[in-house]
Amino acid sequence: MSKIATIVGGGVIGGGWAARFLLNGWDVRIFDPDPQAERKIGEVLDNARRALPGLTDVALPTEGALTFHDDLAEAVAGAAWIQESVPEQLPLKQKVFAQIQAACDPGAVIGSSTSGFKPSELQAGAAWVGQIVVTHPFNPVYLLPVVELVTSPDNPAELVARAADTLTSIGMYPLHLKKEIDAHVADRLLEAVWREALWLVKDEIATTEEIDNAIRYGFGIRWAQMGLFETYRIAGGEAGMRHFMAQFGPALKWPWTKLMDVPEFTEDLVDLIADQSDAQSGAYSIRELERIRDTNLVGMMRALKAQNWGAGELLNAQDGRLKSGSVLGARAGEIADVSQPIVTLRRAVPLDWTDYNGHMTEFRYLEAFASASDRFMELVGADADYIASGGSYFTAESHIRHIDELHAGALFTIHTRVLLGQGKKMHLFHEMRAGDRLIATGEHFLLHVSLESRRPSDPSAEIQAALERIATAHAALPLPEGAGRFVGQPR
Ligand SMILES: NC(=O)C1=CN([C@@H]2O[C@H](COP(=O)(O)OP(=O)(O)OC[C@H]3O[C@@H](n4cnc5c(N)ncnc54)[C@H](O)[C@@H]3O)[C@@H](O)[C@H]2O)C=CC1
Ligand SMILES: C[N+](C)(C)CC(=O)CC(=O)[O-]
Repeated sequence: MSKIATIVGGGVIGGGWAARFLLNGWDVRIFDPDPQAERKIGEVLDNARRALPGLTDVALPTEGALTFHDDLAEAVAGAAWIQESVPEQLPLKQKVFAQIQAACDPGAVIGSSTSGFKPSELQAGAAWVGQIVVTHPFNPVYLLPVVELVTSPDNPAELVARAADTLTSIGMYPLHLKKEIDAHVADRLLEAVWREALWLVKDEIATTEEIDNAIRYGFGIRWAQMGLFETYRIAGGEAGMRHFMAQFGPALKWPWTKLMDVPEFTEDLVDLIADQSDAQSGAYSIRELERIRDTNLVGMMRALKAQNWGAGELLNAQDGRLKSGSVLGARAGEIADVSQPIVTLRRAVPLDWTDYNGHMTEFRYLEAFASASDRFMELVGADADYIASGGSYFTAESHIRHIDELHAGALFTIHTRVLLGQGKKMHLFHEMRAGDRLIATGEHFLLHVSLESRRPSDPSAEIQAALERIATAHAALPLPEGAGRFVGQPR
């Protein structure tokens, strides 16, 4: 199957899908009659390029090609994935499916972004019902992993499995619902909270801002890492979930909720909420709010990544998939050509690595070079198992030179050169480049130590041999410019 995705309807959600596919190496075609679609998608892509590449600790595939099409049949022909993201109106969606199916590959997946319609409703009257599934994402589609995959009994198992695999391959988490239901799972939850919030504003209990504060200063942060059930299990104390339910279960019968009533959507209510929202957030443009949201999301998701928890665990699994098959996934002894400096890191600058000067901040250079040294240790055999057995390297001295700038989302590569690899001593010289530009160098002297005595010790014979093999090959290269430089030396 091709790696071509066609986005039909390039608004808020279609733009997010375009970015998700494009930045994961797919060619993306857009069909949207709106003359502003190209500009709007360009702006969404600018935001996505700043945020998504640095979310992973491994470089994403090379970006695909983006094209805009006036003809739907031309846009869908040969595409492996077609994502419908037109407005939430059932007859419009059904009409669009008919146009798509008249021209698309019968094996292509047609995913619908619908927030509420069931797949059987979307499939009604289609030329081939089995091809249409619900793939309901969350905004921003390029950052949030969850996508509700909702199918009907008419979808063949092969197509459903392929849809799930494709979504996983672009870093998403397909949550396959056990059966179809209006508004799927996550939107049912969101709608419940939305209805309560509408009542609270209408009844003048709280403003939009106060309700947002109640969420973002409290249970919203909690939900981002544990969800509802795990959070309440802890709230039950040592007796856990059973005690929690015994204590709070009966409360459901108290007048704690208005969930069964829907407030009437009068003009007054719309004005009240829109005016309060303007007062709360009107100082920012929507694009500014999107960038603030993305920066916060990336910071939070990278914190979860460090804990390998929740969405962070998903991101680490995606890093593993991106690494496998690349030079960064090679194991010790698998680097056949050691005649040149070795690639030890290839990644993009995460949003939370930048500072008030608008570029990558200085301590992150050390982090990047330290990751390159860790990777080099792994390549010569000083991997996690070896360290667990009691041997490791400690860094004794470091010298970083800052030569050029890097901005959020920029891709860079570190090549590592061994200046000395003898006995306990390992002297590395890292060069960080973005394309042809030399960005920084890091020179580090490491000593092998026993983790028991905390004193220098000889590495294993295998490590010594691997290190000497690379050191001997690299000794034939001219000394890199800047090696052995001291602070303050004239350039
Ligand atoms: N906005 C949100 O937060 C979310 C929306 N969704 C779903 O995504 C879908 C799209 O919603 P949004 O992106 O918010 O709407 P939107 O209004 O931002 O974008 C819809 C786009 O479809 C285009 N369009 C209209 N008729 C078309 C046609 N016949 N062919 C091709 N393009 C056409 C419009 O020009 C517009 O650019 C809906 O089904 C919605 O329920 C899903 C998740 C979240
Ligand atoms: C409001 N909404 C129903 C369109 C929301 C969604 O479908 C998901 C989201 O991103 O909140």
